[in-house]
Amino acid sequence: MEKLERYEPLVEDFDAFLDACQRPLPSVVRVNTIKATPERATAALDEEGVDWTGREWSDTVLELDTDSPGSTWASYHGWIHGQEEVSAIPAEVLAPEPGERVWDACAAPGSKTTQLAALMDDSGLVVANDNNLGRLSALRFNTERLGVTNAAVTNTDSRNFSLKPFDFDSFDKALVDVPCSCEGTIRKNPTALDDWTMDHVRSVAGVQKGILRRAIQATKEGGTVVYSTCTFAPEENEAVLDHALDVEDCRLVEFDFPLDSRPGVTEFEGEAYDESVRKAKRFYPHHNDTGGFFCAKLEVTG
Ligand SMILES: C[S@@+](CC[C@H](N)C(=O)[O-])C[C@H]1O[C@@H](n2cnc3c(N)ncnc32)[C@H](O)[C@@H]1O
Repeated sequence: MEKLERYEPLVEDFDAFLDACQRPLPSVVRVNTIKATPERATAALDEEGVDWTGREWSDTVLELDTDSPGSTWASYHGWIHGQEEVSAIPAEVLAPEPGERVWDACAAPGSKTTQLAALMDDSGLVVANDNNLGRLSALRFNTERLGVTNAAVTNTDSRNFSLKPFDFDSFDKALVDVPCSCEGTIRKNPTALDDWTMDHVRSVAGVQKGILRRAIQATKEGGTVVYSTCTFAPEENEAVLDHALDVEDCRLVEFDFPLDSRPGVTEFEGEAYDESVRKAKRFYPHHNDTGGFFCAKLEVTG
């Protein structure tokens, strides 16, 4: 936990934050509306004797009273998909419409790709890219199991992603759920911080900046880009947004989300960030009994 001590100046109720980081995560799933209604999925769970509780903010997010939601019949049928509560935030914020063209720049293993497809009624196009071929097999498995037919899978470095193979020259929207130092996943994976170093934070921040820039360039003027991480480090969050605001045509946009959150921070360890990064949201484990998460919404302005 000492690696999280650097966030004490940012987090109110720091002791409660550290306590929450040491508790196991609730077992949460998303109902896959491509194959089932929430009523159908919950009836199947009832039949199987798996207790579930709904969430006020979404009728597709359920907490299950089992540690292995993937072993339920509902999961086997593709009616539910194990997905942490905060992981469902970015696709909801991007809010893709049926028929749109969406780029999922860091897509594997596909939790958010399949959620985007469901929000789009499995119409239009989701281009799901990841540079890790091994992780793309998990994405293919998930898209198939969940009945997604509107996704095209590509395997390249998103920093150099080319639109040449496509018959259009920009996306309507892009989701940028970047690789990160994963500090916010400590509840799911207690060893998540074992290999944490400041050097890794700095190097992954360079990759994040490149991917976010390419997503802004590949999205039409007026289009939306959502940037997310599962980490607390401002170097990977607000600093990445600050860089994009400097070098690309974009602005941050306010958004509402019905979970308790804190605004993005404008200063950390002597670095100052653009005031508008306050429009981003930080989700801390002790506020909603979730993992840690960061989410920002940008509009492409040029
Ligand atoms: C946080 S995970 C994405 C999780 C995924 N969005 C989901 O909801 O299932 C980040 C992903 O970025 C991929 N990645 C890392 N560097 C990349 C790059 N330069 N270009 C494209 N993908 C990259 C990793 O392989 C990893 O699968």
